[in-house]
Amino acid sequence: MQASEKILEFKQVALSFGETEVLKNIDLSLDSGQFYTLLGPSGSGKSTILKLISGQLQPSAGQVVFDGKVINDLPAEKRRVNTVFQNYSLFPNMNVYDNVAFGPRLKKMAEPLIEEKVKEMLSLVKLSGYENRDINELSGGQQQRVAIARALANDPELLLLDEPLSALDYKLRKVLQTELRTIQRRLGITFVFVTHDQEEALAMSDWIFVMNDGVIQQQGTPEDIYDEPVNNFVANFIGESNIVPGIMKSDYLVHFVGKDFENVDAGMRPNEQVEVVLRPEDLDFTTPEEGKLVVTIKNQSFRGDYYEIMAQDDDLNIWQVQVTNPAKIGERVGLTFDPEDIHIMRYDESEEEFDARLEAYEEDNAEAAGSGEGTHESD
Ligand SMILES: Nc1ncnc2c1ncn2[C@@H]1O[C@H](COP(=O)(O)OP(=O)(O)OP(=O)(O)O)[C@@H](O)[C@H]1O
Repeated sequence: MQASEKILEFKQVALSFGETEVLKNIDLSLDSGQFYTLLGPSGSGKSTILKLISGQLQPSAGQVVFDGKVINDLPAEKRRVNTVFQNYSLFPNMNVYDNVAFGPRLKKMAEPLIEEKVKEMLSLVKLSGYENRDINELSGGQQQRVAIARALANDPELLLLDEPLSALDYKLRKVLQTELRTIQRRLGITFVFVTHDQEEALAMSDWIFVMNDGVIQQQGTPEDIYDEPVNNFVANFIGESNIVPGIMKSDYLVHFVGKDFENVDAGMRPNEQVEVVLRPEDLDFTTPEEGKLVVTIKNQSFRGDYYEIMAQDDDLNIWQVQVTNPAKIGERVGLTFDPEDIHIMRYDESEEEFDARLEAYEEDNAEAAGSGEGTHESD
């Protein structure tokens, strides 16, 4: 199969359990040879999508298309799809070799070929020489490597990975993230990886589907999703964001924090209510005279390679700022940014809703500012 061919599509796929609609009109299109991630909070429907791909579940409506054929009713064992789970799901009474050889044996592959396959797979996951080990002699990370080898030994066209790294500690997770990506590139098969960890999704994926409430909120490259979130949910879920209400003065002029800024990429209509997103790393401090607005430093935490600072403007908006130098609690400073880093999102709501939200937002900010005071460790 060529790298750019479509391997899997969902066409208006929906799934309900009784009255509960868990997936709503999902459209997906996966090319062969890519690393895809389904990213979203718990309960957003990520595992359900995997189960529809693997054949554990059938859609209530719509079509699941694999290699150009509708496979809604194709039994799981007839699909060239394997899944790696968070809890490894290995056979504890078999050694490493027998676990990896399980699939090829079911397919009645000749034993010398199986031996070759197991050797190749164990080498791929860096477990050569572990053939005779019992599963319970292995660490969590090693067990997950065996689970990956066992899944890949079936020669799947699609490998599904359901939060495979969530049970591992932070350092090991990072190592396995890189290794999984290397394995995927080397084998050239399509991976569909599920996580609720945005950092993991950004680091690993060619393409991300951000999910919430059974709906794909946004899809795109990691850069697209981070730089151009389409709505409040995505902007908040992916990284940290400062989101403030604004209004378009014209199609290229946005008004917020009491000033007008040029933003030619916004593609919005004059007078349209919008939300303005500024990432904490795009903000900086300067003198009050030079600042685009004046803020008071309320709180700061040291994060290793940067300081995370909470500052409040005179309208009680809280701004999260990432800078390399510490600030002084209580000091009034200027807050500045490059207008090019302003990102604008459409806000679909009535004027009353907008006003009510604005009011609630200001109250929240006032509360947050109140609770943030005095919690700073060092001036
Ligand atoms: N068999 C079932 N019967 C009823 N509801 C279910 C069933 N399976 C899943 N759900 C519901 O479907 C929704 C989506 O579940 P799903 O497991 O796909 O979410 P998820 O995004 O993978 O979350 P998590 O990371 O917690 O697994 C949840 O609200 C869940 O309670």
